[in-house]
Amino acid sequence: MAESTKEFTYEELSAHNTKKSLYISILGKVYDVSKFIDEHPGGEEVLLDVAGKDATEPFEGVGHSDEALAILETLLVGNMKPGETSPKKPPAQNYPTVIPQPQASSGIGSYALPIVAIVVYLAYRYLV
Ligand code: HEM
Repeated sequence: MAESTKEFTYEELSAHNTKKSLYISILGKVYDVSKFIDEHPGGEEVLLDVAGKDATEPFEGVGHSDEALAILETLLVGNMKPGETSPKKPPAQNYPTVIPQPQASSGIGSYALPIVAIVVYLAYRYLV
């Protein structure tokens, strides 16, 4: 079964978006649902909705049974290429992580307390 080790890009996956050739990806694996679509107890509409796309969330959201998972395994045709990011989620490197740094204290604010303390101390020494 050389086909089951084929690696798909999202571009390749999205080419299979018709009822005749319908691939979906779930948890990084790619399934050919074309032959199963007419038998799907949840109907064909939901599968057409995710044709050529990542269907992990809708598939898991339904809480499919072990039987469904067993069927799924028989439809396996390959894996998503490692590092392929769903078009829904833009690549992380487009969004450099900005870690807010604690602002260095500036101005009189950070000195106010010691100054007040010294003034109070001197006043106390001077007056008492
Ligand atoms: C190749 C992928 C899929 C397989 C093999 C599959 C298989 C099944 C099976 C066997 C059932 C009967 C209940 C069960 O055993 O859990 C079912 C029900 C259902 N499926 Fe899927 N499913 C797939 C993908 C999806 C997707 C992507 C959706 C999208 C929302 C979906 C929606 C549903 C719904 C709504 C039901 C409930 C139908 C009902 O009980 O009225 N399924 N599916």
